[in-house]
Amino acid sequence: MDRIRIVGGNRLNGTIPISGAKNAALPLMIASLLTSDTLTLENVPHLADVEQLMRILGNHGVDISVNGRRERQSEVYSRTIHFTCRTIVDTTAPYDLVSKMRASFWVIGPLLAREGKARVSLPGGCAIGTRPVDLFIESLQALGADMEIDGGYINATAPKGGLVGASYTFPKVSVGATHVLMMAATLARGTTVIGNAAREPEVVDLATCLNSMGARITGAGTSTITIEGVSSLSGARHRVLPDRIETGTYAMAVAMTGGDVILEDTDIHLLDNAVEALRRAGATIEPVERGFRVARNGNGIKPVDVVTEPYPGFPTDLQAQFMGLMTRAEGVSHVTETIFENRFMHVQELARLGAKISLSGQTARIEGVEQLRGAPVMATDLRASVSLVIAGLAAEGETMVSRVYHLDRGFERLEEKLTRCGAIVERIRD
Ligand SMILES: CC(=O)N[C@H]1[C@@H](OP(=O)(O)OP(=O)(O)OC[C@H]2O[C@@H](n3ccc(=O)[nH]c3=O)[C@H](O)[C@@H]2O)O[C@H](CO)[C@@H](O)[C@@H]1O
Ligand SMILES: C=C(OP(=O)(O)O)C(=O)O
Repeated sequence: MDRIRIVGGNRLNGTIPISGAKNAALPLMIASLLTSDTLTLENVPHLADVEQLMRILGNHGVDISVNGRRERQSEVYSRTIHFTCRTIVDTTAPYDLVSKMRASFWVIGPLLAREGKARVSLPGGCAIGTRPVDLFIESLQALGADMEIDGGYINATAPKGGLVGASYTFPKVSVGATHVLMMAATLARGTTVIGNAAREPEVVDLATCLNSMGARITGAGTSTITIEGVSSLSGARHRVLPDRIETGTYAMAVAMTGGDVILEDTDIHLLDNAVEALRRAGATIEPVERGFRVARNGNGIKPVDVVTEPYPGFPTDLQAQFMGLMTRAEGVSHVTETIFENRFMHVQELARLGAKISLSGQTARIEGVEQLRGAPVMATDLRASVSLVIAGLAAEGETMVSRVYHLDRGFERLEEKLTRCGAIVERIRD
């Protein structure tokens, strides 16, 4: 198992190219199951989750061809990938494939819409809470599907004649269930109106791509999405939007170490709320062509309280990283997690580096310390792992992060991107 070795203390200066968003690429790839034509996706990040989803889609009959290319001088390994699913050869998504990542469960929507049936193992993903699937079950039932749990699998069956459009309001905002219901409704008979839909940019990206494939979706990005069902979808070419979580993560790393970095190929407006929190923490952030500049020079880190919320609120996927930053703030801050009930696994690992954090229910109280000190730490989930990297970059001495496979799920070439800005970060292959 690989480890990441960090020697802290260097400021970050330079340019960091931002990759395509994992959380947009995954549902977009799954949308290829909805058509027998080719869906071409550009700017697909090279990540473990993308590779795993390719295996899952291959099992359903998707033919996949990858064009690798180096883009401009930034040398980001961005890929264009073609997905063609002439026929669905298997409507079962087995446990050994689906248990590794949450998003793989989302194939249930397209399989059901196109083939009228799906047998999909209950999902895995980051261990950050119980992560039930009741909203998927309820919302697909609203389109007329019969949903039954059997031996760790969901057996979904569409009514004779296929899914039927309906109005359904989610009792709670769910990104994944919004993706799935939207995809399923594109091929349903009649109109579907989704209430209390997730408004995340990745939902908008999926809707934009589906519309290029011939779907009729309006309202994505608001709480009400309307989908007029069509009889079939065609192929399309679509560029995956920039990864706002990767963007925010590097912005927090720069705020942590100090320095001056251009985050390139990204969009500041994808993370307005987090940018505001960073500014209050003392970072200077200003838009530049094709991205934005983040700097902290001279001044210390101010304590800032944040509460995670569905988009456009402060993202739960940046909570751990922001807590990492706050460990060195000049005072006390609070971080409240409202999306997942168990997303504080990084607290005990940050403590190994000398952070002073106490938990009370869903709120962490962070008392900033003047100096963190390097230590061996363990990655526990994707975003928790990168919070340890952020802390390690500012800690005195060596930090060794183990279980790096968590990081590889969501951060493309992390050590390379940081090293080019002056950090001492290396991967140790065991
Ligand atoms: C691959 C991907 O895009 N993952 C993101 C997605 O996960 P994911 O789509 O799994 O997250 P959801 O938005 O569905 O989860 C939000 C909340 O709803 C709950 N819930 C969800 C479904 C359900 O059927 N019942 C239920 O109770 C969850 O347990 C959680 O408490 O959005 C999360 C919230 O922004 C992010 O942290 C994840 O990075
Ligand atoms: C929690 C995440 O991923 P997943 O939903 O796949 O577990 C994440 O991307 O931070």
